Amino acid sequence: MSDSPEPPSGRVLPETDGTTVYNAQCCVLEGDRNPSLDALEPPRTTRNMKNIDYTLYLVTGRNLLPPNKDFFESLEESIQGGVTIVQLREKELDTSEFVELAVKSKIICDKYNIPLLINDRVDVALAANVDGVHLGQSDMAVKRARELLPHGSIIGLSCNTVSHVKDAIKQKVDYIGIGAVWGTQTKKLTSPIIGVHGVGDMLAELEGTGIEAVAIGGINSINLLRTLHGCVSLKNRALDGVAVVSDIMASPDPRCASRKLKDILVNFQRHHKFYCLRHRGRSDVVTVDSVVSGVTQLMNEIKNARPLVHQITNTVVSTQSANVTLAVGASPIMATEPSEMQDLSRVCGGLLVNIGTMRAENLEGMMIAGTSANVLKKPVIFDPVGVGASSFRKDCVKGLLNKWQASVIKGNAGELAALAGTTEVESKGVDSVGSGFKNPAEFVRNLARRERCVVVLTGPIDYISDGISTVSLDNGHELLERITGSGCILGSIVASYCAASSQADNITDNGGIFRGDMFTAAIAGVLVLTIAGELAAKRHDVKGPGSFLPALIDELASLTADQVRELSKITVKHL
Ligand SMILES: Cc1ncc(COP(=O)(O)OP(=O)(O)O)c(N)n1
Ligand SMILES: Cc1ncsc1CCOP(=O)(O)O
Repeated sequence: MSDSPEPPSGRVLPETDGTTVYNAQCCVLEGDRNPSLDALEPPRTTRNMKNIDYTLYLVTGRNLLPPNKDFFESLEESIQGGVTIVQLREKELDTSEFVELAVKSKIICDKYNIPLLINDRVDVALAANVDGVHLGQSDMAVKRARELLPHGSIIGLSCNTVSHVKDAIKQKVDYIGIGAVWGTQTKKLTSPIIGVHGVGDMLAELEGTGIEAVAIGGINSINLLRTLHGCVSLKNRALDGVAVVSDIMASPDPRCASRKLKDILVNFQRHHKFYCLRHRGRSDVVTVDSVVSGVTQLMNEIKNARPLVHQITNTVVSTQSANVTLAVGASPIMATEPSEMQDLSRVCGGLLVNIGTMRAENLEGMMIAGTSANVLKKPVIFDPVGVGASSFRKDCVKGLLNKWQASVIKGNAGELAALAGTTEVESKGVDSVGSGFKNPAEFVRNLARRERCVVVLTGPIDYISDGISTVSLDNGHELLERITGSGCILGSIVASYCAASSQADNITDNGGIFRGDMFTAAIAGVLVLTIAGELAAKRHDVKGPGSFLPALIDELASLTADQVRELSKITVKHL
């Protein structure tokens, strides 16, 4: 056995009646619980299992242990590393072996006040007197399990669909296990991988119920933050924890593996709480002055930082994209080879992914580049050019956005409508058709909430939202529409400012998925391009689109913070 007991700090709250309550660190928002539902189930305590901490949920699998690693040693070390709840999932054991394993595991879990559950087997849970069971859709009915188990036992249910969640609510389970969120080698899956968006939709059903939720399936220290950030409902209902098998069980050092996961979880929970406070307008109020001040500061910072910006862009605009990147003070590297993506992630300040002339063979590089950027908390700017034009593009965009988290998504009305799955605005090729959205500010705000990133909607008036604050910008000139790829070069400029903001952010770990202020950076990109466009169009050497492009690059290079302060037309939208 390993070190002396070291119960994780703040874990146990002794109750006045002598029972033990497990300390919850969940992310349910105030007002999220529905008091009338809570009142339906008075505590029938033999066990007092309220307030369970689902943050890091270990699901065992002894077949995954490294050679010579003892199961109980692994269990105890993983608890010392930060596991908050354990489920024994041992498919190969016969009943008496399973009961024996459960009894011995309970001694370890009790030492640290960690709840212990049994997968599938209510009989084993009863025999070993553990804290509850986890049931699958085809296991014993929840109602029957409740009748058999002591009052107050924990019952969790696996859910793969929204209708499973609705059913779980009716059955008044304590928590649900949503999965598989990613692909996994640990279990042969019988239902499709859910993905982060699917998990978000399922979490939305839980709002106000008091039922907790963990995600399971392929979660590891590399994709954990992406999982947490992506698995959030439109009203900000986040996961209460994650369930992990192989990343802990297969590790020769489960204490370290759990600690790595736990640190990410705890930091995210802190960050998410702050995000929710902003959401309620309690801090960080956006005003025209605060926007202008943030933008002008970034214009200075980019000149010092000179961030390297990795761009996977289309063949039509590659040269002019590299030129505008240089003009605003950043440095471009245009590269598509999958095998160099990870190296580039390390040296670059940010990544632009533009699908304008995408081919199937480009997908792998885009997947790797975005994933590596996420791991390193570097910004990913996504330009889904012409996504409405073909099912190939739609599938690519869906696959990419499921794989990694974008920090900014930029597009015209037709592109963003196609991405959001609405027919309110149609597109023709890469262009938008018609007069746009009835309520563009609300549209960008909602899309930003759904995609969990900043969204830039380009058009005669540009709209930008991070899901909390929304601004419209009324700068620009019609000549910008008469050169090819003005939208694409905007992507490069936004990526440059995002990279600068990320590099300037010296907080080591804010718990979020990106460093830097992506909202201000996106606004900076749009303002700088559109104001430079206005200045270029006024020049007497500009006779039309041909002479406009070089003049635009010159104006981008010489644009000052004072010009932006003087010429910007910003409106903060109160939605
Ligand atoms: C926390 C958690 N969530 C889901 C599952 C999967 O359970 P189930 O659907 O019963 O599949 P098996 O685990 O029995 O293969 C789980 N075990 N834990
Ligand atoms: C039990 C289970 N249910 C859905 S996925 C899964 C296995 C998860 O294992 P891992 O964390 O190793 O991917």
